[in-house]
Amino acid sequence: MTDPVTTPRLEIRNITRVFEGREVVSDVSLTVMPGQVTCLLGPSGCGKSTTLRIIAGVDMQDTGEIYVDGNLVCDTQFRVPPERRSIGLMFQDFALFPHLSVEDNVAFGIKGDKSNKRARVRELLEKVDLLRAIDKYPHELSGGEQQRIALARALAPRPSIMLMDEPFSGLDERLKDDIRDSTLDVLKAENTAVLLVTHEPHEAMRMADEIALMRDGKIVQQGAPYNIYNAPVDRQAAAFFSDINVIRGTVRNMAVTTAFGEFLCPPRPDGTEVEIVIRPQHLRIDFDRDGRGPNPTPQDGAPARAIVERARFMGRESLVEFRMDFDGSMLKATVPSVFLPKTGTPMWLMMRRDRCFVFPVAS
Ligand SMILES: Nc1ncnc2c1ncn2[C@@H]1O[C@H](COP(=O)(O)OP(=O)(O)OP(=O)(O)O)[C@@H](O)[C@H]1O
Repeated sequence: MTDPVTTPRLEIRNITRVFEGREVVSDVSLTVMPGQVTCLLGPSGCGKSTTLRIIAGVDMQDTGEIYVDGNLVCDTQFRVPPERRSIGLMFQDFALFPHLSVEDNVAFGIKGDKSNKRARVRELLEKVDLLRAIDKYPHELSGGEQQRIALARALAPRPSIMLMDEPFSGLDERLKDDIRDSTLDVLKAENTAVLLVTHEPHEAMRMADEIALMRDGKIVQQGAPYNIYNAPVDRQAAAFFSDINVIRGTVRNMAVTTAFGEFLCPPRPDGTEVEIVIRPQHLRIDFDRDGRGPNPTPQDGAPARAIVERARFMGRESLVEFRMDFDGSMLKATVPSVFLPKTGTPMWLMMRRDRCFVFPVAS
Protein backbone atom coordinates (compact mmCIF):
# COMPACT_ATOMS: atom_id res chain seq x y z
CA MET A 1 0.00 0.00 0.00
CA THR A 2 1.21 3.48 -0.78
CA ASP A 3 1.18 6.10 1.96
CA PRO A 4 -0.92 9.07 0.79
CA VAL A 5 1.10 11.48 2.95
CA THR A 6 4.54 10.59 1.60
CA THR A 7 3.62 9.34 -1.88
CA PRO A 8 3.98 12.00 -4.56
CA ARG A 9 0.82 12.70 -6.51
CA LEU A 10 2.98 12.85 -9.60
CA GLU A 11 6.36 11.35 -10.17
CA ILE A 12 8.20 11.26 -13.48
CA ARG A 13 11.46 9.40 -13.78
CA ASN A 14 14.12 9.89 -16.41
CA ILE A 15 11.79 11.03 -19.19
CA THR A 16 13.44 11.48 -22.57
CA ARG A 17 11.80 12.44 -25.85
CA VAL A 18 13.57 12.56 -29.18
CA PHE A 19 12.22 14.43 -32.24
CA GLU A 20 14.07 14.03 -35.52
CA GLY A 21 17.23 12.80 -33.81
CA ARG A 22 17.25 15.66 -31.25
CA GLU A 23 16.64 15.14 -27.53
CA VAL A 24 13.93 17.70 -26.84
CA VAL A 25 13.33 16.36 -23.32
CA SER A 26 16.41 14.89 -21.76
CA ASP A 27 16.37 12.66 -18.66
CA VAL A 28 13.81 14.77 -16.80
CA SER A 29 12.74 13.62 -13.33
CA LEU A 30 10.51 15.39 -10.84
CA THR A 31 7.89 14.85 -8.16
CA VAL A 32 4.88 16.89 -7.10
CA MET A 33 3.26 16.33 -3.69
CA PRO A 34 -0.47 16.84 -2.92
CA GLY A 35 -1.34 20.52 -2.61
CA GLN A 36 2.00 21.53 -4.06
CA VAL A 37 2.57 23.75 -7.08
CA THR A 38 5.66 23.02 -9.14
CA CYS A 39 6.53 25.30 -12.04
CA LEU A 40 8.42 24.11 -15.06
CA LEU A 41 10.11 27.36 -15.98
CA GLY A 42 12.26 27.98 -19.00
CA PRO A 43 12.64 29.85 -22.29
CA SER A 44 10.57 29.12 -25.35
CA GLY A 45 11.44 25.81 -26.99
CA CYS A 46 13.21 24.25 -23.99
CA GLY A 47 10.83 21.28 -23.85
CA LYS A 48 8.29 22.31 -21.21
CA SER A 49 5.12 21.66 -23.20
CA THR A 50 6.46 18.38 -24.56
CA THR A 51 7.05 17.21 -20.96
CA LEU A 52 3.49 18.19 -20.06
CA ARG A 53 2.02 16.46 -23.11
CA ILE A 54 3.84 13.25 -22.20
CA ILE A 55 2.46 13.37 -18.65
CA ALA A 56 -1.04 14.05 -19.99
CA GLY A 57 -0.68 11.04 -22.26
CA VAL A 58 -1.11 12.85 -25.58
CA ASP A 59 2.54 12.25 -26.49
CA MET A 60 4.75 9.30 -25.64
CA GLN A 61 8.24 9.35 -24.13
CA ASP A 62 11.12 7.33 -25.62
CA THR A 63 12.37 6.35 -22.17
CA GLY A 64 11.24 6.86 -18.59
CA GLU A 65 8.23 6.26 -16.39
CA ILE A 66 5.29 8.22 -15.01
CA TYR A 67 3.55 7.47 -11.72
CA VAL A 68 0.31 8.93 -10.37
CA ASP A 69 -0.29 8.38 -6.63
CA GLY A 70 2.44 5.76 -6.69
CA ASN A 71 0.90 3.76 -9.55
CA LEU A 72 2.63 3.37 -12.87
CA VAL A 73 0.58 5.01 -15.61
CA CYS A 74 3.10 4.91 -18.41
CA ASP A 75 6.46 3.45 -19.32
CA THR A 76 7.68 2.50 -22.76
CA GLN A 77 5.45 -0.59 -22.95
CA PHE A 78 2.54 0.02 -20.61
CA ARG A 79 0.22 2.98 -21.10
CA VAL A 80 -2.92 4.09 -19.26
CA PRO A 81 -5.00 6.19 -21.69
CA PRO A 82 -5.16 9.96 -20.99
CA GLU A 83 -8.76 9.97 -19.73
CA ARG A 84 -7.96 7.37 -17.03
CA ARG A 85 -4.90 9.12 -15.54
CA SER A 86 -6.81 11.36 -13.10
CA ILE A 87 -5.17 14.38 -14.65
CA GLY A 88 -6.90 17.71 -15.30
CA LEU A 89 -5.70 20.03 -18.03
CA MET A 90 -5.80 23.77 -18.34
CA PHE A 91 -4.17 25.35 -21.35
CA GLN A 92 -4.22 28.92 -22.59
CA ASP A 93 -6.37 28.01 -25.58
CA PHE A 94 -8.45 25.41 -23.78
CA ALA A 95 -11.75 27.04 -24.67
CA LEU A 96 -15.08 26.46 -22.96
CA PHE A 97 -17.84 24.83 -25.00
CA PRO A 98 -19.61 27.89 -26.48
CA HIS A 99 -23.00 26.21 -26.85
CA LEU A 100 -23.13 25.01 -23.22
CA SER A 101 -24.07 27.10 -20.19
CA VAL A 102 -21.55 27.65 -17.41
CA GLU A 103 -23.30 24.96 -15.38
CA ASP A 104 -23.11 22.41 -18.19
CA ASN A 105 -19.51 23.32 -18.99
CA VAL A 106 -18.43 22.67 -15.39
CA ALA A 107 -20.60 19.53 -15.12
CA PHE A 108 -19.17 18.10 -18.33
CA GLY A 109 -16.58 15.72 -16.86
CA ILE A 110 -18.41 14.78 -13.65
CA LYS A 111 -19.80 11.29 -13.24
CA GLY A 112 -22.72 10.42 -10.99
CA ASP A 113 -26.35 11.40 -10.59
CA LYS A 114 -27.84 14.79 -11.32
CA SER A 115 -27.97 16.03 -7.72
CA ASN A 116 -24.31 15.09 -7.09
CA LYS A 117 -23.30 16.87 -10.27
CA ARG A 118 -25.26 19.95 -9.37
CA ALA A 119 -23.78 20.08 -5.85
CA ARG A 120 -20.24 19.77 -7.19
CA VAL A 121 -20.83 22.46 -9.83
CA ARG A 122 -22.19 24.86 -7.21
CA GLU A 123 -19.32 24.10 -4.84
CA LEU A 124 -16.75 24.91 -7.52
CA LEU A 125 -18.52 27.98 -8.83
CA GLU A 126 -18.59 29.28 -5.26
CA LYS A 127 -14.86 28.62 -4.96
CA VAL A 128 -14.10 30.57 -8.13
CA ASP A 129 -16.59 33.24 -7.00
CA LEU A 130 -18.85 32.89 -10.05
CA LEU A 131 -21.98 31.21 -8.74
CA ARG A 132 -23.93 34.19 -10.06
CA ALA A 133 -22.86 33.21 -13.62
CA ILE A 134 -24.23 29.64 -13.41
CA ASP A 135 -26.85 30.17 -16.15
CA LYS A 136 -24.72 32.33 -18.44
CA TYR A 137 -22.96 31.31 -21.64
CA PRO A 138 -19.21 31.71 -22.27
CA HIS A 139 -19.63 34.67 -24.64
CA GLU A 140 -21.34 36.61 -21.82
CA LEU A 141 -18.21 36.39 -19.63
CA SER A 142 -14.94 38.32 -19.58
CA GLY A 143 -11.65 36.57 -20.40
CA GLY A 144 -10.75 36.36 -16.72
CA GLU A 145 -14.16 34.92 -15.83
CA GLN A 146 -13.91 32.34 -18.61
CA GLN A 147 -10.54 31.34 -17.22
CA ARG A 148 -12.03 30.80 -13.77
CA ILE A 149 -14.82 28.68 -15.28
CA ALA A 150 -12.21 26.67 -17.17
CA LEU A 151 -10.46 26.07 -13.85
CA ALA A 152 -13.72 24.92 -12.25
CA ARG A 153 -14.37 22.60 -15.21
CA ALA A 154 -10.88 21.09 -15.01
CA LEU A 155 -11.22 20.52 -11.24
CA ALA A 156 -14.77 19.15 -11.37
CA PRO A 157 -13.86 15.43 -11.70
CA ARG A 158 -11.42 15.82 -8.74
CA PRO A 159 -8.22 15.10 -10.64
CA SER A 160 -5.16 14.11 -8.60
CA ILE A 161 -3.05 16.37 -10.75
CA MET A 162 -3.59 19.57 -12.70
CA LEU A 163 -1.36 20.30 -15.65
CA MET A 164 -1.41 23.96 -16.63
CA ASP A 165 0.37 25.25 -19.73
CA GLU A 166 0.77 29.06 -19.72
CA PRO A 167 -2.83 29.30 -18.48
CA PHE A 168 -2.78 33.05 -17.89
CA SER A 169 -0.89 34.26 -20.94
CA GLY A 170 -4.02 35.35 -22.81
CA LEU A 171 -5.17 37.61 -19.98
CA ASP A 172 -4.86 41.33 -19.47
CA GLU A 173 -1.62 42.12 -17.62
CA ARG A 174 -3.48 43.97 -14.83
CA LEU A 175 -5.83 41.03 -14.20
CA LYS A 176 -3.15 38.38 -14.12
CA ASP A 177 -1.91 38.68 -10.55
CA ASP A 178 -5.41 38.59 -9.07
CA ILE A 179 -6.36 35.56 -11.14
CA ARG A 180 -3.10 33.82 -10.28
CA ASP A 181 -3.77 34.32 -6.58
CA SER A 182 -7.40 33.22 -6.69
CA THR A 183 -6.48 30.20 -8.85
CA LEU A 184 -3.85 29.24 -6.33
CA ASP A 185 -6.36 29.49 -3.46
CA VAL A 186 -8.77 27.15 -5.26
CA LEU A 187 -6.07 24.63 -6.17
CA LYS A 188 -4.75 24.55 -2.59
CA ALA A 189 -8.28 24.16 -1.19
CA GLU A 190 -8.79 21.14 -3.48
CA ASN A 191 -5.37 19.72 -2.43
CA THR A 192 -4.52 19.14 -6.07
CA ALA A 193 -0.91 18.66 -7.18
CA VAL A 194 -0.14 21.21 -9.86
CA LEU A 195 2.49 21.22 -12.56
CA LEU A 196 2.45 24.61 -14.22
CA VAL A 197 4.42 25.47 -17.33
CA THR A 198 5.52 29.05 -17.80
CA HIS A 199 8.29 31.10 -19.37
CA GLU A 200 7.64 34.00 -16.99
CA PRO A 201 9.87 34.08 -13.90
CA HIS A 202 7.47 36.45 -12.16
CA GLU A 203 4.63 33.96 -12.59
CA ALA A 204 6.76 31.08 -11.32
CA MET A 205 7.93 33.05 -8.28
CA ARG A 206 4.38 34.10 -7.47
CA MET A 207 2.79 30.69 -7.79
CA ALA A 208 5.34 27.96 -7.18
CA ASP A 209 6.26 26.07 -4.06
CA GLU A 210 9.01 24.63 -6.18
CA ILE A 211 10.56 25.74 -9.45
CA ALA A 212 12.18 23.34 -11.91
CA LEU A 213 14.31 25.49 -14.19
CA MET A 214 14.56 23.94 -17.63
CA ARG A 215 17.03 24.62 -20.43
CA ASP A 216 17.69 22.67 -23.65
CA GLY A 217 15.47 19.80 -22.53
CA LYS A 218 17.12 19.39 -19.10
CA ILE A 219 16.19 20.48 -15.61
CA VAL A 220 19.22 22.52 -14.60
CA GLN A 221 18.06 23.51 -11.13
CA GLN A 222 15.18 22.64 -8.86
CA GLY A 223 14.14 24.17 -5.55
CA ALA A 224 12.07 26.74 -3.69
CA PRO A 225 11.80 30.10 -5.50
CA TYR A 226 13.88 31.80 -2.79
CA ASN A 227 16.74 29.35 -3.24
CA ILE A 228 16.65 29.41 -7.04
CA TYR A 229 16.75 33.22 -7.00
CA ASN A 230 19.40 33.55 -4.32
CA ALA A 231 21.63 30.61 -5.23
CA PRO A 232 21.51 30.18 -9.02
CA VAL A 233 23.57 27.31 -10.42
CA ASP A 234 25.11 29.33 -13.20
CA ARG A 235 25.13 32.70 -14.94
CA GLN A 236 22.20 31.85 -17.22
CA ALA A 237 20.08 30.77 -14.24
CA ALA A 238 20.85 34.09 -12.54
CA ALA A 239 20.06 36.04 -15.72
CA PHE A 240 16.71 34.30 -16.17
CA PHE A 241 15.23 36.12 -13.16
CA SER A 242 16.60 39.64 -13.56
CA ASP A 243 19.07 41.82 -15.33
CA ILE A 244 22.59 41.04 -14.12
CA ASN A 245 25.99 42.69 -14.02
CA VAL A 246 28.94 40.51 -14.94
CA ILE A 247 32.52 41.29 -13.95
CA ARG A 248 35.08 39.00 -15.56
CA GLY A 249 38.49 38.24 -14.15
CA THR A 250 41.24 35.66 -13.71
CA VAL A 251 42.00 34.03 -10.36
CA ARG A 252 45.48 34.86 -8.96
CA ASN A 253 46.40 33.77 -5.43
CA MET A 254 42.79 32.68 -4.85
CA ALA A 255 41.44 36.16 -5.67
CA VAL A 256 40.29 38.28 -8.60
CA THR A 257 41.23 41.94 -8.81
CA THR A 258 38.19 44.10 -9.52
CA ALA A 259 37.23 47.77 -9.27
CA PHE A 260 35.97 46.79 -5.83
CA GLY A 261 39.31 45.46 -4.64
CA GLU A 262 40.38 41.86 -4.24
CA PHE A 263 37.51 39.40 -4.56
CA LEU A 264 38.26 36.05 -2.89
CA CYS A 265 37.34 33.03 -5.02
CA PRO A 266 38.47 29.93 -3.14
CA PRO A 267 38.92 27.11 -3.96
CA ARG A 268 39.35 27.92 -7.65
CA PRO A 269 42.90 27.36 -8.92
CA ASP A 270 45.04 30.17 -10.28
CA GLY A 271 44.39 30.93 -13.93
CA THR A 272 40.66 30.09 -13.74
CA GLU A 273 38.56 32.58 -15.69
CA VAL A 274 35.57 33.55 -13.57
CA GLU A 275 32.50 35.73 -13.80
CA ILE A 276 31.32 37.62 -10.74
CA VAL A 277 27.59 38.18 -11.10
CA ILE A 278 25.52 40.70 -9.16
CA ARG A 279 21.96 41.84 -9.72
CA PRO A 280 21.46 45.62 -10.28
CA GLN A 281 19.31 45.91 -7.16
CA HIS A 282 22.16 44.62 -5.03
CA LEU A 283 24.74 47.22 -6.01
CA ARG A 284 24.78 49.99 -3.42
CA ILE A 285 25.47 53.55 -4.40
CA ASP A 286 26.77 56.51 -2.43
CA PHE A 287 27.67 60.14 -3.09
CA ASP A 288 31.06 61.52 -4.01
CA ARG A 289 32.55 63.68 -1.27
CA ASP A 290 35.28 65.75 -2.92
CA GLY A 291 36.69 62.72 -4.69
CA ARG A 292 36.24 60.37 -1.73
CA GLY A 293 33.68 57.66 -1.24
CA PRO A 294 32.41 55.77 1.82
CA ASN A 295 34.82 53.75 3.97
CA PRO A 296 35.36 50.09 3.03
CA THR A 297 33.56 47.52 5.19
CA PRO A 298 34.08 43.74 5.39
CA GLN A 299 30.61 43.18 3.93
CA ASP A 300 30.67 45.79 1.14
CA GLY A 301 34.38 45.64 0.34
CA ALA A 302 36.06 48.66 -1.18
CA PRO A 303 33.87 51.23 -2.94
CA ALA A 304 34.63 52.05 -6.57
CA ARG A 305 34.14 55.38 -8.30
CA ALA A 306 31.97 55.62 -11.40
CA ILE A 307 30.33 58.26 -13.54
CA VAL A 308 26.59 58.23 -14.28
CA GLU A 309 26.24 57.51 -18.00
CA ARG A 310 22.45 57.31 -18.12
CA ALA A 311 19.57 57.29 -15.61
CA ARG A 312 16.05 56.23 -16.45
CA PHE A 313 12.87 56.58 -14.45
CA MET A 314 11.10 53.19 -14.39
CA GLY A 315 8.13 53.82 -12.10
CA ARG A 316 8.89 52.29 -8.73
CA GLU A 317 12.64 52.47 -9.33
CA SER A 318 15.29 54.15 -11.44
CA LEU A 319 17.82 52.29 -13.53
CA VAL A 320 21.19 54.00 -13.41
CA GLU A 321 24.05 53.00 -15.72
CA PHE A 322 27.58 53.76 -14.58
CA ARG A 323 30.93 53.83 -16.33
CA MET A 324 33.60 52.55 -13.96
CA ASP A 325 36.73 54.69 -13.50
CA PHE A 326 38.70 51.43 -12.98
CA ASP A 327 38.43 50.03 -16.50
CA GLY A 328 35.70 51.92 -18.38
CA SER A 329 33.26 49.00 -18.07
CA MET A 330 29.55 49.59 -17.50
CA LEU A 331 27.52 48.49 -14.47
CA LYS A 332 23.80 48.92 -13.84
CA ALA A 333 22.15 49.66 -10.51
CA THR A 334 18.50 50.02 -9.61
CA VAL A 335 17.63 52.53 -6.92
CA PRO A 336 14.36 53.94 -5.54
CA SER A 337 12.89 56.24 -8.18
CA VAL A 338 12.98 59.30 -5.92
CA PHE A 339 16.62 59.35 -6.99
CA LEU A 340 17.46 60.18 -10.63
CA PRO A 341 21.06 61.42 -10.91
CA LYS A 342 22.21 63.53 -13.84
CA THR A 343 24.51 62.17 -16.54
CA GLY A 344 28.14 62.93 -15.64
CA THR A 345 27.61 62.82 -11.85
CA PRO A 346 30.48 61.05 -10.05
CA MET A 347 29.28 58.45 -7.54
CA TRP A 348 30.60 55.46 -5.63
CA LEU A 349 29.40 51.89 -5.98
CA MET A 350 29.67 49.06 -3.48
CA MET A 351 29.25 45.40 -4.19
CA ARG A 352 27.95 43.38 -1.26
CA ARG A 353 30.01 40.21 -1.16
CA ASP A 354 27.12 38.05 0.07
CA ARG A 355 24.99 39.13 -2.90
CA CYS A 356 27.53 38.09 -5.54
CA PHE A 357 27.74 34.79 -7.35
CA VAL A 358 31.01 33.55 -8.76
CA PHE A 359 30.93 31.14 -11.70
CA PRO A 360 33.74 29.73 -13.80
CA VAL A 361 33.45 30.97 -17.38
CA ALA A 362 31.72 28.25 -19.40
CA SER A 363 34.11 26.89 -22.02
N1 LIG B 1 5.89 17.00 -32.80
C1 LIG B 1 7.08 17.58 -32.90
N2 LIG B 1 7.94 17.26 -33.90
C2 LIG B 1 9.15 17.81 -33.99
N3 LIG B 1 9.64 18.73 -33.11
C3 LIG B 1 8.84 19.08 -32.11
C4 LIG B 1 7.53 18.54 -31.93
N4 LIG B 1 6.97 19.10 -30.82
C5 LIG B 1 7.90 19.96 -30.32
N5 LIG B 1 9.02 19.95 -31.08
C6 LIG B 1 10.24 20.73 -30.85
O1 LIG B 1 10.66 20.45 -29.53
C7 LIG B 1 11.21 21.61 -28.90
C8 LIG B 1 10.52 21.85 -27.58
O2 LIG B 1 9.19 22.24 -27.81
P1 LIG B 1 8.18 22.55 -26.63
O3 LIG B 1 6.89 22.99 -27.20
O4 LIG B 1 8.16 21.42 -25.67
O5 LIG B 1 8.92 23.78 -25.92
P2 LIG B 1 8.39 24.79 -24.84
O6 LIG B 1 9.48 24.94 -23.84
O7 LIG B 1 7.07 24.40 -24.33
O8 LIG B 1 8.28 26.13 -25.69
P3 LIG B 1 7.06 27.18 -25.77
O9 LIG B 1 7.05 27.89 -24.47
O10 LIG B 1 7.47 28.05 -26.92
O11 LIG B 1 5.84 26.39 -26.04
C9 LIG B 1 11.04 22.74 -29.90
O12 LIG B 1 12.26 22.94 -30.56
C10 LIG B 1 9.98 22.23 -30.86
O13 LIG B 1 10.18 22.76 -32.15
